[in-house]
Amino acid sequence: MLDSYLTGGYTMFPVRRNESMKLCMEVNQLTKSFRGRTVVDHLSFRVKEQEVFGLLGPNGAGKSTTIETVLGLKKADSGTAEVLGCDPVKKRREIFERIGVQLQSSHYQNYIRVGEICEEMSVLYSHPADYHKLLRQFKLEQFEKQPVDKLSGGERQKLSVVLALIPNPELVFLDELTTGLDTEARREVWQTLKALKEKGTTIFLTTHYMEEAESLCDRILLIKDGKKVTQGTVKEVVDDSPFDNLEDAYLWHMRGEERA
Ligand SMILES: Nc1ncnc2c1ncn2[C@@H]1O[C@H](COP(=O)(O)OP(=O)(O)OP(=O)(O)O)[C@@H](O)[C@H]1O
Repeated sequence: MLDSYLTGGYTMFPVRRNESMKLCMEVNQLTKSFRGRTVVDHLSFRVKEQEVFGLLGPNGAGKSTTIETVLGLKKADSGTAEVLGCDPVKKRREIFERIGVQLQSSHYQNYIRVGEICEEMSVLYSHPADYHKLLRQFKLEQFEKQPVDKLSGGERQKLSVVLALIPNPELVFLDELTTGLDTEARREVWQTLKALKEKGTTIFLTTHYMEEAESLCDRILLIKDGKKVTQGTVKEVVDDSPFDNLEDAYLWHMRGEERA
């Protein structure tokens, strides 16, 4: 784990590299149902250390449920998940120290201020990042004394990413991280994530923005109704379709059964 974190600007992360590119996450045949309806269906994938891995799929495809089930926040019906070499259910405390999680369904205590929630988060970890620097990085420093419930939707979204980075994680899960952000803020978040990747952080993200996947992801996995549709690099997924851009290729892959 690194002692220092952001030192200001996007290019000043200390570099943590492991050339061997070990596996960071391995998911095998993961299955989860709600009231008899299977929403994650025998899903298998691997995420390598230091890569940005994108999980893409339409609304209701099972992306958030996949993250929550991998982390043991929801109990899998069957299948296995290994995160940073551990079973995330059995080694909850150890994993907790090493990952950051930003979920769509983040709820905050009433009236809590931005600085207070960052402080609360920081004390949970042995080697937290400096949240003041993170707030500056995400252009939220002027809101430190402001109640979270008075932030705009986009500001809250950026705060949720800041909170996910406070653990100084080796692996960070970001669920629709830029939904609700304006174009400039989205680009700034991308820059920050690229710098995190350079530092050696593994990033697992979900997104509905194809431009985001193209800009950030080393590899993507497309799912529909909880099942794998295809996976590969953006180029591989595009080349495997009749199109030359990810948006059209994505729609083409998603229509697979209709085409057959
Ligand atoms: N606790 C629950 N009880 C019942 N159904 C649920 C529950 N949680 C999720 N679902 C259902 O499971 C399906 C997958 O939901 P999930 O949130 O994983 O999709 P998603 O791919 O993240 O969607 P989106 O892109 O819209 O966020 C949806 O149809 C949803 O309604």
